[in-house]
This record gives sequence, structure tokens and C-alpha cells, in this order.
Amino acid sequence: MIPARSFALFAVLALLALPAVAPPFLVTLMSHVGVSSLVVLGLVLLTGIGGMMSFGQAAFVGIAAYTTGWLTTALGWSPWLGLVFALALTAASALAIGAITLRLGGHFLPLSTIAWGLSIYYLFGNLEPLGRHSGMLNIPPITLGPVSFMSQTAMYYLIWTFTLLATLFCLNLLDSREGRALRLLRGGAHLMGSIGMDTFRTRLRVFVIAGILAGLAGWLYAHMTRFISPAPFEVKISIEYLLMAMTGGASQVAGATVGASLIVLIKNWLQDLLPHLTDNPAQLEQVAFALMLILILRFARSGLMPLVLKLVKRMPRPVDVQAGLLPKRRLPATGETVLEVDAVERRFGGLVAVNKVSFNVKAGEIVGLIGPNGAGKSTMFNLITGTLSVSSGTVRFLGKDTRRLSQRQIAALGCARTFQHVKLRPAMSLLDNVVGGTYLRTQAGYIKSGLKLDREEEERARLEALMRLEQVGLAERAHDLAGDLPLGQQRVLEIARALALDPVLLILDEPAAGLRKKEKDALAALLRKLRDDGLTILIVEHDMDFVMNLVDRIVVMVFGQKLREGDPTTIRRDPAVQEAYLGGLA
Ligand SMILES: Nc1ncnc2c1ncn2[C@@H]1O[C@H](COP(=O)(O)OP(=O)(O)OP(=O)(O)O)[C@@H](O)[C@H]1O
Repeated sequence: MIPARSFALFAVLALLALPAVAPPFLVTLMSHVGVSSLVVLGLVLLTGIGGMMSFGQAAFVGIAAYTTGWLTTALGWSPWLGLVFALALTAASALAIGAITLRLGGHFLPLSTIAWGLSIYYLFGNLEPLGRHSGMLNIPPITLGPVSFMSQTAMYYLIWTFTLLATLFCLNLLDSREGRALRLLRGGAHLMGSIGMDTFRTRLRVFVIAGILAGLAGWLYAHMTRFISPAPFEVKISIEYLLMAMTGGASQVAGATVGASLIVLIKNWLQDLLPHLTDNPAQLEQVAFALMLILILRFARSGLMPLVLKLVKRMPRPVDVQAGLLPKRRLPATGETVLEVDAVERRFGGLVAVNKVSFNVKAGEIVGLIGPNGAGKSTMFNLITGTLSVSSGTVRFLGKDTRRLSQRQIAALGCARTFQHVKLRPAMSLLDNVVGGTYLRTQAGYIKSGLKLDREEEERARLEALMRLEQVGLAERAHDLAGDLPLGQQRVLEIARALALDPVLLILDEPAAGLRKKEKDALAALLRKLRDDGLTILIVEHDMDFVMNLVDRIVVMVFGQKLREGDPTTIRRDPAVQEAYLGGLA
């Protein structure tokens, strides 16, 4: 196995040496690979990692190519000014299109990408100043001071400089605060909202980044070929970009270059071969690509990167235990009211899941919310955390009416939660899952992260996560994948992530489910310690021994209504509660 850095260095050196040893046609072909890699890099972020399918990326390549083409030929501007305007226009188009279409769920989003991909393509072919279907000729080469990028070799080096820098930017980004938000997108809006991330904004930002990468490719393409027409920007070419992403391995940054190399080389080989076999080589080429797509979907959904990664040794980055700590919030004094639930009602159509329930939670206490299945406990949690809106009544958290606040705004006030059905990213490490919980306590944005200027803050966030893992007893497995933990331990991992928010109120939905006796005892000891340190805890749990020995106060719900409220001993003896539980508490 080769260390990852040596492998990457070898690949870069091979790219640098290629023009010296390879025939000119291969250099040109590899320039095309570099350009395509940029588009595919955007697709890796957007589709492979973010889970949003786009059949319209070629249109963004076209917007940039036509912008720089027109500015440099019709107005005689410098290609560098062309770059600025090309990227600005692609980013603005992506922002506008994304703002309208990214809220569409399921297959409506990919369908809409086909729609705008087609519209933009037809626009290119019908606008007189853009040369209609004949396109634009005589686009000038890029120059930089005395250097002209007229020759294929010079252009090759320029393209690969941009491609490698963009790859590095994306790698840095994915290992950062916003990159984690992007990697959590597939975990869903509830998971993201619970740790203060904004699903729509994250989707929109990655959509714009993918657009900008396609724009950069378009600018390079226009000044490399020095002629553009609508054909390379149609939906068919967008599908080829998707094929490249899937061939490489859609969730791996390096997969962009691997996939682009393979598909561009195969396409070139087919273009040489097919004219000997048929009178209609273009159509047969489409058939060959369609077949390849089907075979990849059937047999190698993760693409080629898993094979490449088998050759590479990747060590997890150790946590810097010397890094400083993240700022902590001031907790309310013991006894202050943290949560007020007042006559809260939630209806689902005709069903009243929560019916005029009222209770308070004070700072520094552990309150248990119990009741038989279907009593409305999880719904109550969802109302408190903003996952659901109340039908009537009020919820106040730290004195603030939360009815108009989003889930992430409530999380930002200091309300952290775990879920009845665990919401983690199984393919991310325990540490990465927990670092996600520090999102609201850190600030680095996309540019800072991509340029790796976020390291000090990032190390603090990682140390915070390690400390939370230590607190829940999972530090030794920090670099294992979350999906490798048994379900009970995954619940404990969710607690570590919630603690990373530095909350005032911790809301736990069945945290002891799936734990063994010793693990339950350790969890109870941890929760008591957290309470003694000033944290307020609200817990739903079916294990009555666990609850009764842990909590200070209990609220009992039955059929959506509050049945009783009191200390554990009183509640345990209450005949109405015993009846509701069919004797289970006796
Ligand atoms: N999104 C929803 N749409 C329709 N009905 C719902 C929805 N969520 C919950 N319910 C219904 O509301 C009632 C209360 O459900 P809830 O999950 O809050 O109960 P619970 O006390 O948490 O139960 P359990 O202990 O089994 O998790 C149930 O009848 C449930 O079917």
C-alpha cells in the first residue's frame, strides 16, 4: 500500500511530465480530460456527496464559454476579464435556477435540470449575437504578460493548474465546517436542523459551486478550442459528465479525474473504431455509452475509486490535543425556568396527537416524559425542538416564544436533541459525526475552508468532539465509522453530537434503548453528572427502572393528554398511572 500523499504526488508528477513524453494528440486529449474533470468535480459535490442529480451542468459550461467568447470577440476584452464575467454570470444563473428548483423534492429536481439544460442549449442556438448554430470563431488565446497559451502544451499546463487547484479546494472544503454540512445533506433536514445547519442554503451553495466549476471549465474550453457552437453544451453532454462521475466514483473528489480520463479516452477510442464498423458512428457511440451506464449501475455503483483506494494507505488525522477550546455559553442558574409548555396542542388531520399539554422544566433538573406507545411523547419533542409546528398553545424556551422559530434557530438558542430513530451518517467517522454538532459554535465559510485558513478553528472543533466522545465513553473508537457501532451505541453517539452544541437543554428520545445493563448504568451516571454540571435534561424512555432511578420529576402522557406530573415515587404509586401501563410500573 502506498501512502495517500505519495500517491497524489506521483499522479501530479506524471501529469507534469506527460507533455515531454506523450504524442501531441494525447496532450490535447488530456487537456480535454482536465476541462471535463472540473465539471465532474462539481458533480461529485452536487450529486455524489450532496445527493442532487443534475442533467444540466453542460449548460453552465456553455454560459461561461459564450460569455467569454462574446466579450473577447465582439468587444475585444481580455480573456481574464472574460473569466471574471463568465464566472459571475454562471454563479448568478446557478443562484437563480437553484433558488427556484432546489426546493423540488424527489425526481422533480433532475427533471427540472433537464428542462433548464434544454432551454439554455436552445437559447445558444437561436441568439444571433452568439452565432446561432454556426457558433463563434476566432476566440483569442489566453495571454499572461509575455506568455501566450496558444500552444496545446501551454494550454495543457494552464488547464491542469486550474484543475489541480480546484481539486485541492474541494478536498479542503469537504474536510471543513461547511463541507461537513454538505456531507450531512443525505442525512435529511431533521438531522441538519437539529445541529443548526440549513439544508436549503447548503444545497444552494453547493449548486452554485458546481456551477462555478463548470463555468471555469467553459472559460478554459472556449480559449482552448477557440471556437464554440451549441453542441458541446447540450443535455447529452451533461449525461456524459454524469457518466464520468459515476465511472470514477461519484462520492470521491479524485474520482472526478479518474472518471473523466476514462470516459474521454474511451470516447476517443470509439470515435476511431466505430467508423470502421458502421455508417452511423455517432449513434452507435451513444449506444455504447448507454450500455456502459447500465453496466456501471448494475455492477460498480461506487465506480473505480474503491479499487484505486485499495492501493492507498490513508491514516486518520490525529486530533490536536493542544488546540484551544471552543467558547462555551453561560448556563442559566439552577431553578430558573428553561422550558414552558403551555396548553400545547398538535393535530394531524382528525387525530389530536398532543392535547392541551402543559408543563415546565427548570434549569439543572432531569424531567422524564413517559407514557404508553402512541401517547404523543415524540410529537411533543418535535414541537419543542421546532421539527413540528404547534396547532395551538405556546412553547417558550429561555423565555422566548419558539412558535415562529425554525428548528435551527431553536438549536442556536441551546436546545439539542437525539432522535427515536437514530440519525447519523454511517459512512462518516464517529469523530466527524460529532464535530458536526459544533456547527453553530464555529464560523468558517466556504472560501476560508477551501483555502485551508480555518485550521485553528477546525482543530478546536475536533478537540471538542473528542472530549464529547470521551464523556460518553466512545473516544477509543473516534476514527471508526459510525455505521460500525451497534444501534445502542449509535444512540450514545447522538448524545455526544448533541453535547457538542454546548446546549442548555438536552432532549433525549429513548437513549437507553438497545443498551446492555452496564451501558445503561454508565449512561445514567453520565446524565447525572451532566445535570450536576448545570445541564437541563428532558428524556423519553420506556425502560422504567432507568427512568425512575434517574429523573427528578416525571410527566405522564396518555392518549395525547397529560395524565399526571410528580416525583418518581409518587408517580410509581399512582393507580391511574399503573392502570395506563397495565401494571408495568408496580
Ligand atoms: N407525522 C404524523 N402524521 C400523522 N400522525 C402522526 C404523525 N406523528 C405522530 N402521529 C400520530 O400521533 C400519535 C402520537 O405519536 P407519537 O410518536 O408522538 O407517540 P409516542 O408516545 O412517542 O409513541 P412511541 O412511544 O411508540 O414512540 C400516534 O397516534 C401517531 O400515529
